[in-house]
Amino acid sequence: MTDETQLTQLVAACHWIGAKGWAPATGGNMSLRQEGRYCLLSESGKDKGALTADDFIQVEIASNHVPSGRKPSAETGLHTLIYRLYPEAGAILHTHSVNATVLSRVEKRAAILLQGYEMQKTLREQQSHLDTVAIPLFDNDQDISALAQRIEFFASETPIKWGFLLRGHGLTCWGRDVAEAKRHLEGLEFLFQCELQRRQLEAK
Ligand SMILES: CSCCC(=O)C(=O)COP(=O)(O)O
Ligand SMILES: [Zn+2]
Repeated sequence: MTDETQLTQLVAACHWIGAKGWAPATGGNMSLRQEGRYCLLSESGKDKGALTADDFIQVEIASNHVPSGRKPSAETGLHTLIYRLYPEAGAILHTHSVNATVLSRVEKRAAILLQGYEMQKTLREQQSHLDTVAIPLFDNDQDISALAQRIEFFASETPIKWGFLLRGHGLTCWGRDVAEAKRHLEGLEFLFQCELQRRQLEAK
């Protein structure tokens, strides 16, 4: 699929995310790997539910250099880290849903463990509800390079397969293309909502 088709799909995915309420105000950021050494990242500070193709800015994956001098996402360093770590990653979606934000605060451990849900099979290579899916959970940080370094250190020991949560902040997930990143996002959001409700009901 060409970069242009993928960008059209990414813009449509951003509108879908906005309609779901998963990128309120200016929250969230989205990107696409281009052929070669660049990616396209959403512009910082925009309403991500109303982006157009012109709101995506080219960034060099190795250096975070922005040839145009425009201002891509404040979280550019997390996107480029993922593209460097995982050559198969073709698109990244970062969202601020209520469920991801609340669950990431309620959970005190360093991962959300999901088990027993058929919808785990929305995640690439998952084939059974009997397996345990671990979504890593990192403490949030306003220093994105420090946060990227922590994530890179974790990933050097434990590969991250679909995405991670930032505590009190949101979800970052990816796929080989926009369609797969979108499926992972929708699957994880469903699983987070189930997990929150299960915990609430079982606590009573
Ligand atoms: C009120 S959103 C705070 C920044 C953030 O977490 C985010 O996802 C959006 O930042 P960007 O620079 O990509 O607009
Ligand atoms: Zn964010």
